[in-house]
Amino acid sequence: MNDVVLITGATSGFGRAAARRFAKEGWSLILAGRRQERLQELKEELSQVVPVHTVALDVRDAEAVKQAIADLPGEFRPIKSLINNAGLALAPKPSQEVDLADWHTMIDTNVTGLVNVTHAVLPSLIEVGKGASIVNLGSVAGQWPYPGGHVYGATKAFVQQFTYNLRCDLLGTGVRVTDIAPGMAETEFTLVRTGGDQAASDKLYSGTTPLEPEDIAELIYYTASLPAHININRLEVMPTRQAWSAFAIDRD
Ligand SMILES: NC(=O)C1=CN([C@@H]2O[C@H](COP(=O)(O)OP(=O)(O)OC[C@H]3O[C@@H](n4cnc5c(N)ncnc54)[C@H](OP(=O)(O)O)[C@@H]3O)[C@@H](O)[C@H]2O)C=CC1
Ligand SMILES: O=CCS(=O)(=O)O
Repeated sequence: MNDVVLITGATSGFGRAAARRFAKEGWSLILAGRRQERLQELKEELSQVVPVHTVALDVRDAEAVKQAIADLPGEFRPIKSLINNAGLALAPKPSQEVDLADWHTMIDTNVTGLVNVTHAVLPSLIEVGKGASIVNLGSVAGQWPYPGGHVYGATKAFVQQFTYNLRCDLLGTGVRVTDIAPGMAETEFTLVRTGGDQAASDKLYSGTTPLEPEDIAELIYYTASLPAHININRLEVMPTRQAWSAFAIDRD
């Protein structure tokens, strides 16, 4: 029987690249995201290689998440690896100019959504035990503050601490938990963050060498496929051409 991985946010970026990476190694795929057509396209591509089950799902909806896991065909149980990847940033401007709704959307998706999926999948992961894993997509923004990072960075700080606390509770079950915290990577992330401003997205990534979705997919697969006795707690990764900046000073 194939190992089974559930990837949230599989319709784009890291999630889609991870789906292709796991398929290459013969894992059965459960792919989730809101955009049904994208899921269908990916299913057509990857079901040539491995069994694929798609679920059009909004991770913010706890009941829908629970039902989707309860409705999984037998072939897609138990889940050995959960890739908690669905997430987004919004409103890259000062906190005092942000719509409250954008803060709520980030919290509902990056925190509540991740928690919803984790809670629904935990029994399956524990059933697998040794070798099972949860890979959470955090961000450098969870550790390092920057202007316009406000609630996005705070949600990713939550992801890091939730990862560590899960590790404590899952000790003895064999289930591993990892926070992968990337820096700048070229996906649809900035398009979403800027409310669909393609020029702003292109500008951010131009003239430098950002991480690519396949780079992160490789690290996700690596983390989930390590020997069962190894748990990477946190993996922070940046492009070579990105680093931190100096403290900002307000002067007279
Ligand atoms: N790109 C970057 O620079 C970095 C990204 N990250 C994190 O990596 C993760 C993936 O981002 P990335 O691939 O770059 O971005 P993309 O925008 O390319 O992909 C985001 C994915 O999340 C899904 N998603 C968003 N909201 C929901 C929701 N409510 N329910 C279900 N799925 C949802 C989207 O699917 P759909 O719209 O179809 O629902 C999409 O598949 C995110 O958690 C992000 O915060 C971390 C560090 C750096
Ligand atoms: O999480 C995304 C990377 S960054 O925009 O915060 O650097």
